[in-house]
Amino acid sequence: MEASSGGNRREQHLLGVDHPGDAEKTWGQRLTKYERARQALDQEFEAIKEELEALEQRTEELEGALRANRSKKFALEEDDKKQEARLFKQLNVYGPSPPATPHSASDYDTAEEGDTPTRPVQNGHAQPPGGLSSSDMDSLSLPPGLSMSGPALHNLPDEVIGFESDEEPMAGTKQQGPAVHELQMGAAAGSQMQGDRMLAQAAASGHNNQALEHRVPHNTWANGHAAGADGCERSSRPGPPGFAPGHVFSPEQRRRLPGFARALTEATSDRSRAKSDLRDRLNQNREPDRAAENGAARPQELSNPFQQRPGGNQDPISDGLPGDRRPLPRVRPLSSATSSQREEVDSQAGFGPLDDLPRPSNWADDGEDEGGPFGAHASTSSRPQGHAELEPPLPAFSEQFPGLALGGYGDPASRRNQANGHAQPPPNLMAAQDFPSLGAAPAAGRPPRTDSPGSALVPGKTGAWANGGGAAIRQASQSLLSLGAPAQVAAPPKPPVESLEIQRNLRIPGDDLPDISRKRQCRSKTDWEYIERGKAGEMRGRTFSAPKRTLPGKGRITCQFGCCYNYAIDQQGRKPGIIAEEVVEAMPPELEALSDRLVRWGIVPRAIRPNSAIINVYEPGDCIPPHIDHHDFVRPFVTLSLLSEQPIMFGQNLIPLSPGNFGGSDYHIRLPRGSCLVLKGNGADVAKHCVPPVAQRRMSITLRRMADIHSQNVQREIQARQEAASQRDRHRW
Ligand SMILES: O=C(O)CCC(=O)C(=O)O
Ligand SMILES: [Fe+2]
Repeated sequence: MEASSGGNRREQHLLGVDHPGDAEKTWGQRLTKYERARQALDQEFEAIKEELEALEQRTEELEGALRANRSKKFALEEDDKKQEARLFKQLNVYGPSPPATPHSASDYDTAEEGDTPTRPVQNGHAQPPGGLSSSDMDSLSLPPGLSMSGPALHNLPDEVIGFESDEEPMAGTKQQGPAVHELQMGAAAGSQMQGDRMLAQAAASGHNNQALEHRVPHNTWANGHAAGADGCERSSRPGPPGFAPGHVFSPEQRRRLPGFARALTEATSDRSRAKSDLRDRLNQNREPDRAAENGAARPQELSNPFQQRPGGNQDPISDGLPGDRRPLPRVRPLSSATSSQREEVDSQAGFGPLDDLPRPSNWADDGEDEGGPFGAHASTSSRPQGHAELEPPLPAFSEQFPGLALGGYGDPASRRNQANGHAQPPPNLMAAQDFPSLGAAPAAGRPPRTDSPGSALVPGKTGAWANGGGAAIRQASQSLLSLGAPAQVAAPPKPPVESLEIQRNLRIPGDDLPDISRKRQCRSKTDWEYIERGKAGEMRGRTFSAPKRTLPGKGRITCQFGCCYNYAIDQQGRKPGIIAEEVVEAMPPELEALSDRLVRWGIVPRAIRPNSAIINVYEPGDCIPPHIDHHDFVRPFVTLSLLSEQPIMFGQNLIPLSPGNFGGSDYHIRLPRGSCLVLKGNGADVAKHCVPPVAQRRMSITLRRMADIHSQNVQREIQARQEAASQRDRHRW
């Protein structure tokens, strides 16, 4: 035997057999082994299939039951609401609003006392309360302590919105009304907000001053990934299926094996494909449980009568409509680009197609404009007790902003002084030369009104302003914006945000970014890096959530910083509101800076400096359904609108009617790019709000302060996690 053949012995050795002749036996054994493995795989395959079928059946049953329960719940809730509305009508109050405590002027941070044009917006100005039309106002008396203040709109400049008027519109979007926007900022017809806008121009333009510089190292979120990569690298060569890695075959084995190995490989990979298909399907069915396990909320699950969302979407507010059955969303642009421009001019002019809607002057300084649709009644009944009346006269607007020769028109100081009974200087009306590019005054149209400050400036509907003339309007507004520049300058420089900000002591300490760099940042066409990271799955917990694109018009992308919250009771029975134990990413530096700016500019009081944010990214057709922001967030809170101008609807009885279609709106306002909406009082607590499906991509940043108890809880959770992490690190070393 020994002498039989060296080659055979080597082969025997390689095959791991001691005796010649055993080789065949070994092959037989191996075949049996593979056959057994194949049978085991078959069995596993069958078992998974059965499990899947059982699960599918159970899911169907549960979904049926859930749908039935939701319909019942919805019907009950509707009854409740009707009952409640009846009661409130009888009581002649608007609803169970917590008494709004108006903030006093001293609550607001000002760069220089008496030099904060934004302040009046906060001082309890009358707004049409949510759910009520202007005609209701006469018949209702306000219970003491119930503020009527509603949305206030601050217009912020293009720098904040990543878009310059001379820039190419984004692919697939219509460039909408930049000229009008600038007109608002500059001429601010009908609004007391010039000061705000000029200041906000400077304030807001820096909000993203670190946007491109701030780079969190990628390894922050890289845990998990590292382990996987490690594992792969350690196994050197995979070897054929069933053999140890690195196994070397003899020539004879090689000759005999290929056919078998190929067949085996094919069989194995077929099976593993089938298995992983099955697993995927199984996981899809299991996702709700998993979502509950890892804390993902399934908002609207209980309160939503129709919703059927297999994917466990984490959208904090969903629209309450059936995902799978919804038709393509009806995108209802309220106006086209040009007509929007026209309407904007018309509505600011005080007559025109939107005359029956609140005009910017009403959103912003509301009660002080007696000519406005909500008139004196709103003004007097809603002014917080002993507040505006006691304020000293402010310097005239032209003194505050030399070069902006607006005189009495739209001047917050003059308007407030007048409202407070102080002597009112005659309006220093603008002449045609203030608007060199507009040409002659409109020849036709209604005669200018003379009953409200600045009305003589208002051209008729058919005049040059109303004619779409974007360039003209832009130039006119630029001429207004150029500080100290002579009115006749043909192409005035862009507003010197940087110097204005420095001059007014409104720069955040340490912010030395020049205008030019800021503008460069704004031109970036890529998504904000946090959104990109969210998409890449690099954000902690529920920071990022995206709707299933297979469900058209469903929700929107959201990014929650500082805290996250449930809109409805989740699977773990956690109530709506802030979920402290679900730690999300901290507020990024640029949003901290934006919060600072809001305080510095007097848009929110220092005591209410926002410490959380939600960013909503709406693709065309996306929407946010009717809701009231949870009271875990204190009032006022602020929403900055970016990328495109879209409407927001308000109403006490707003409801989803059909997919992406919301009814019961008392009024809507348009949110221009760069505008800053402040919600408080009834605007925040009584009226619901919603953004119907958007016509163009839009992004909003809502900044809110958590109620103290919640920020403490969130803080505690963060600390606990940090301590646990440092414990782990200690043990590792
Ligand atoms: O996008 C908006 O303007 C509204 C956002 C909003 O209402 C919210 O996040 O609560
Ligand atoms: Fe909201």
